[in-house]
Amino acid sequence: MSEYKNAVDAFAAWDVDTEAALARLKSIPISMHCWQGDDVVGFEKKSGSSGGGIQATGNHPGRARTPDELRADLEFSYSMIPGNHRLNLHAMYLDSDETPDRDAIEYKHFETWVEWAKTQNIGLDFNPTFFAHAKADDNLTLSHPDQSIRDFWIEHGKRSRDIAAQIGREMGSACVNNIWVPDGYKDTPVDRLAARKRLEASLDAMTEPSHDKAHLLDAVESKLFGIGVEACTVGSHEFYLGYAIRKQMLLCLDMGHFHPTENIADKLSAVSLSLDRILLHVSRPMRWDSDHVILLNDDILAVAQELVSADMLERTSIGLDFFDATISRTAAWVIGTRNMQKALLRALLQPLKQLKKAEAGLDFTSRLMITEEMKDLPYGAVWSEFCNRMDVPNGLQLIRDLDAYQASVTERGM
Ligand SMILES: C[C@H](O)[C@H](O)[C@@H](O)C(=O)CO
Ligand SMILES: [Mn+2]
Repeated sequence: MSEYKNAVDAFAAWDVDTEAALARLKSIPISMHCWQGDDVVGFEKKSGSSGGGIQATGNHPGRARTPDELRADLEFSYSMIPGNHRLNLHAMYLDSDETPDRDAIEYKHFETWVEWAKTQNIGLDFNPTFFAHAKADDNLTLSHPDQSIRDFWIEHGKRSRDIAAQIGREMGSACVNNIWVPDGYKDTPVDRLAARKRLEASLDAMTEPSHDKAHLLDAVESKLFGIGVEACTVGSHEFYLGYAIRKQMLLCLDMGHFHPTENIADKLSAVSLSLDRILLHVSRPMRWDSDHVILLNDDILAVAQELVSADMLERTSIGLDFFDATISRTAAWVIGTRNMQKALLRALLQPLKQLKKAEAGLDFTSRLMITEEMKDLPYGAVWSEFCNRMDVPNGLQLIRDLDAYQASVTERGM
């Protein structure tokens, strides 16, 4: 009997249907972030670090330096990941001979991405880029006290929304446009309210033009702190939770943007009561928002279990946000994205009816016994079957393929 057949029986004994889990998993797109491929540098034909309190560290060879290299790396990575997924583009990844400033970007600067995405059968998401720019050097953008700086960024945000809406229209799939600004203060501010009122007014101006939700879904991303903005982040969790609810936007929960002992898994059901849709930035903070490649660890499993248990998969956009320049960029994408899928698969293979019944009956002993016994079930065999059916490698073959591709890009250097 095949390993998968054994697994089917093992899960069936717990009243879990592996075929239903595989069918569901196949339908869940993960939005892979373009910025893992080049260490958050972008293609604006200027040098400089990311700024905004985020930084990729490391000097492993093979970083993509052009849109063509990035697309080649993405094509390879998607071919190692089962299913059909999405690409999350940042505005600074424009593909054009022109060099528009951020307040002058247009859809045409991203058209090659759209044409390419169509050929790859992947969806597209978008982000305005409010960092790595001289007008963001004060770590203040939409909340800057200087109206002319705010206006510059408002224009960037408006144009990004227009571009995202056109991308969504072209692709026939709503484009999530996620707004994250680095705004904050290194030392304790005396007038937090003024800064937050400015951010609110700028966001209002930026998002005032309405777009069809079939094409554009606006999201806002909060943060606890960043390097250089330790004392106060203007767009805190409370700020954006309220804003997203008031404006019926998506709230983006980034796993690295909370206190280290908080897990966003606990927040999902809570915010789901007030929001139609949620965006995740699945990440792995180590001591701070370090954006390590995600592992198949308890934090990710808890998020996946909540999405399934609270029936939130349909109204959650799953995006990734990590970047590690000490390892192969393509391996990072592949390992991280597959880990998210593996977590979802495990969550889909839970005997939820039994677990919920035990909990509702205050039978916490059974709940604990079931969750612990389930850990011994053959998840690996179900995952291997999924990879086989989707025609992607697994195990040693995956490692060989990742190594071979990395070897082919090593001559690019850093
Ligand atoms: C590049 C992304 O926009 C960025 O990582 C943002 O999502 C974030 O999480 C900043 O800490
Ligand atoms: Mn993020």
